[in-house]
Amino acid sequence: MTLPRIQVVALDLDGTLLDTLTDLAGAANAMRQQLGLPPLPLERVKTYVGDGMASLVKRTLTDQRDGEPTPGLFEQGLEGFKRCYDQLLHDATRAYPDVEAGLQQMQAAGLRLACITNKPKRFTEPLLASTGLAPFFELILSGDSLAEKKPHPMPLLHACEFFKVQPAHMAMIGDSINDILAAKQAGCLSIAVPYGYRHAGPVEALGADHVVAGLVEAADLLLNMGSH
Ligand SMILES: O=C(O)COP(=O)(O)O
Ligand SMILES: [Mg+2]
Repeated sequence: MTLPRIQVVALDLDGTLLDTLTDLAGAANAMRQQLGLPPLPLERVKTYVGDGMASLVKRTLTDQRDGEPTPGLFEQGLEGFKRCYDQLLHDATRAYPDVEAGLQQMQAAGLRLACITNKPKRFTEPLLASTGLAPFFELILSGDSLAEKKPHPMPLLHACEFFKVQPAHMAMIGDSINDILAAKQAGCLSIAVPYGYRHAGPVEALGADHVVAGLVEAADLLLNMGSH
């Protein structure tokens, strides 16, 4: 029997499954307000998302991509951000169009699904539950589930072990360079979506194996890839 080329699909959360930007920016700006800082525009915060919570807090505290707040300010910011995001988590966050339909098509075709995000567990799990997406995923790996997060290949390799597949039989779908780098370093197929929170450049510059408009197109692509 020939195996289908892709058996497992790993999906990124922020900017791929869910549009979380308004609530992330709301929490970052509430944190800034508590510290006497003026709000940042949404478009700016968008360029700061993707490397996990600690990095988002450092960037939104300093309004610099490589900014390093003092340890005291960082600690205050982190506590403030967590408290505010706990409150705002579900307010404006929605699944992107095509997400549910695409996941349904993948699942109906026998593909097994994982969610691999850099977002901390305390936010990932309630969001997947409230948006109704949790039941699609056999495995959910957050930014703090393992010792390393994307762009490190560790979470993807962990998923391959969990599903007992070779990396070549897993695809990673994401919106940012971290998803594509993690996929390449793990030896998985990489698929990029053009919406979401890339910090710079066109989607083609990510260097993914494929670019799709959304998850329905991703499902079509994977289901048409056929067998070895
Ligand atoms: O929390 C983040 O930095 C973004 O997480 P993501 O990996 O789901 O895009
Ligand atoms: Mg993302």
